Amino acid sequence: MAYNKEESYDEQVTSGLIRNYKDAIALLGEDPEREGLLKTPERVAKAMQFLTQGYQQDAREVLNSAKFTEAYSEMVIVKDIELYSMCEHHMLPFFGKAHVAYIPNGYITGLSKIARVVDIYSRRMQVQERLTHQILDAIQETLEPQGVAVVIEAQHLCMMMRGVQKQNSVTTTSAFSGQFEHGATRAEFMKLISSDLMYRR
Ligand SMILES: Nc1nc2c(ncn2[C@@H]2O[C@H](COP(=O)(O)OP(=O)(O)OP(=O)(O)O)[C@@H](O)[C@H]2O)c(=O)[nH]1
Ligand SMILES: [Zn+2]
Repeated sequence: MAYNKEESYDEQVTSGLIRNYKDAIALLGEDPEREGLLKTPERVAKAMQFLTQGYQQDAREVLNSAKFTEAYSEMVIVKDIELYSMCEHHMLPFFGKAHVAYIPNGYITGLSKIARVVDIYSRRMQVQERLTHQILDAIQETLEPQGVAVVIEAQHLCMMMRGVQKQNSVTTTSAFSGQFEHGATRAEFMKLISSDLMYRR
């Protein structure tokens, strides 16, 4: 297990990463022994374990830990959840917002747990499409609601600081289940989040 909780790092994983990042720094033409870089391999080793801690966390367990019986059956929307992930192709960040909704069917969950689920799947090597579906599936399978909707808007540094170098493109992905597969419910959700979309439609 690499990273399990705040400031808790596996020694073996950390020392392996330190060795490799030291090599990487030298291969990139820098001197890993100069003063400013002496602790850099360790810092990067810890940062990368933090950014991939999602592999050690179980989204379904988190949702079940705050699953409450409740008769409420209107749409629950948690919008504007900030998101930081890492593209699996370049290991560069992509970041933006997630908007998540569900229509309960006997159970609700703690609102913070929705944001935690976003973090758990974001803190992995990802593509935006899979991230969107994983959030939807975890909520659908644990709360068994009448439907789930997930919209993610993100900017990818691999498209901004390298490669095609487009600074203003925003990628939107979405996934819908149950009631949200029907036009009227989906339209209501899109209307309710529209003021928060990075790109207004
Ligand atoms: N579908 C999808 N593609 C992504 C995501 N993040 C990065 N990519 C893309 O993954 C692709 C990888 O393509 P390759 O041609 O193998 O990589 P590359 O030569 O570095 O591509 P360029 O970025 O165009 O220079 C690129 O088009 C990236 O823009 C994502 O979340 N979803
Ligand atoms: Zn990329």
